[in-house]
Amino acid sequence: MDFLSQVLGYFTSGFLWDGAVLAVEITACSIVLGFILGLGVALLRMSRLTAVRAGAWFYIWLMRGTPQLLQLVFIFDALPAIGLKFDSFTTAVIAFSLSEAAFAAEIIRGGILSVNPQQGIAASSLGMGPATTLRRIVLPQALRSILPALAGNAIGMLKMTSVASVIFVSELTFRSQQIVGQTFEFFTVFTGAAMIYLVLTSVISAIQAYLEHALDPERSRGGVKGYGFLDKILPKRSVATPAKVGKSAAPAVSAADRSELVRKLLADSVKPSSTDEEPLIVCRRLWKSYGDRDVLKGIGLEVNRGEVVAVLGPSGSGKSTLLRMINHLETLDEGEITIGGRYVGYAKKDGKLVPTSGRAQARAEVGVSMVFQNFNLFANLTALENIMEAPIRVHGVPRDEAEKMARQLLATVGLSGHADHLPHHLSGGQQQRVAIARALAVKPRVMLFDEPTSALDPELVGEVLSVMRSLADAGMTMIVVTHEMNFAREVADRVVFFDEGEIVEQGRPEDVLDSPTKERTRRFLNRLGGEAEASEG
Ligand SMILES: Nc1ncnc2c1ncn2[C@@H]1O[C@H](COP(=O)(O)OP(=O)(O)OP(=O)(O)O)[C@@H](O)[C@H]1O
Repeated sequence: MDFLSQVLGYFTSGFLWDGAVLAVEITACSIVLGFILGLGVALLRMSRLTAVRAGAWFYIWLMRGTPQLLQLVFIFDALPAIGLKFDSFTTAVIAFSLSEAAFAAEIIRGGILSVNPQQGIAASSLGMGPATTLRRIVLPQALRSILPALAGNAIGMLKMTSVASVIFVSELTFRSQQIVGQTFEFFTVFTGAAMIYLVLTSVISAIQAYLEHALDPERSRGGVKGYGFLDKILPKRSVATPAKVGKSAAPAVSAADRSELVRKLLADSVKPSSTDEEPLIVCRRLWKSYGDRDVLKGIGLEVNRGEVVAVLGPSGSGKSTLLRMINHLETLDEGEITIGGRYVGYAKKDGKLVPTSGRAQARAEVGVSMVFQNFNLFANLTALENIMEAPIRVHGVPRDEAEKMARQLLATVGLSGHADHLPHHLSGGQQQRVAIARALAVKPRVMLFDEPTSALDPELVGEVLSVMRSLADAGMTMIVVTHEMNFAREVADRVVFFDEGEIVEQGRPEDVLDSPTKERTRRFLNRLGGEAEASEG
């Protein structure tokens, strides 16, 4: 009993708790500063420039490879030598932050690498710059895997603050040793101190649980089972739980109404301009190689305003590469591309094209949007938020206005009832329709579709094609890489057949598809026809 009351006495000792507060202050400051610095180091570590990458790697190697105690005393002695005089507390925070930055950098880098790179490509295609993409799309997704490791670091650091006693920081362990030095009651004093540490580390674990839950995109108005009281204290967010998600609803508006809606929404972007008769997209002598392989070999292609061009060709012939180059998701080796007379991501200097910075902004300004084979919806945002993101972040549209337009677009693609659903709670067809609505939200003049139905089950293909038909009816300029022969026949104004990085033949759909003039086209169409028959059989 005597032992317990003594332990309790030390556990509640103001002297020890003052030391604990100091340890918490050092930890909190160092974790925050270390995270900010670590984020910078992680980004440098992923730089394209070898020297920058090497510098970041060296810093991490140095800080992780040397003892914390050594770093602390080194900085304590080194700072005054270069004329910087700080108190012990500040010195400890600087030393712990610098060390934490090295560990945090690798944790953050791991988190960023765990996010599907296609998320960044989709953001970029909507005109979002690298900083916006990192802040809004990549980090929120990465944070969920970063958090547990960072919390582990915070707990480790709280305990490591005891080494700060060497530079005369009077924290918890230092104070308990002082008491033991006077009373020799090491058992009860250290037990009381250990209990204080346990309370503090438990608080860190609780903060970790809170943040993990706050960052959970599944968190719904009704709460997700398993978090108990946290749901009561967190701000509510409206997201559908899996149970509430119904099956793919048929588009609620008729095709004609939909074309009309699209026409209205895009009035500014698709309105034919009487003053400009030039083709909207002009590609001249495009060359692209990956290593020794020439993927595009001198492509020339012009697309007029309001024209729908279907690009057909065998796998690996360079169709997707061409689309990615048109909106500069990929760099050109030779040749040039203009959209509405402008280069995207390039400027002409002394007759040569040189890549420019701010290409995301350029993409937004010329009005080119892309829809991907694998949808690439932002996994941390609901369907509605996916559509609102680029208008708000890139084009500065006020939130209310962006939401109104996003809801109209969702209605246009027949998904009004799915506004609050996260992408993985939608079928493939629904995801692709949201992706089309998202691409339309930036009011593009040109839509690029990269095999938009290839990843879909056959029964979901129709709903996506029907939305694309409405866009074509509304006068949207479109380049569609597709294997859907019927779509190409019925909707496209022109079919371009691609093989081995070259345009083999092009013309009206009925000419190219029914009476191809080139042997390569005939072979491809026969093979495609055979595959279609086999899958029907
Ligand atoms: N980033 C890259 N690095 C190296 N090779 C690449 C890269 N992107 C594409 N390729 C290669 O370039 C060639 C053309 O690819 P691309 O995706 O443009 O073909 P595709 O006609 O769209 O094929 P699919 O219909 O299968 O998508 C392929 O051989 C591919 O492996």
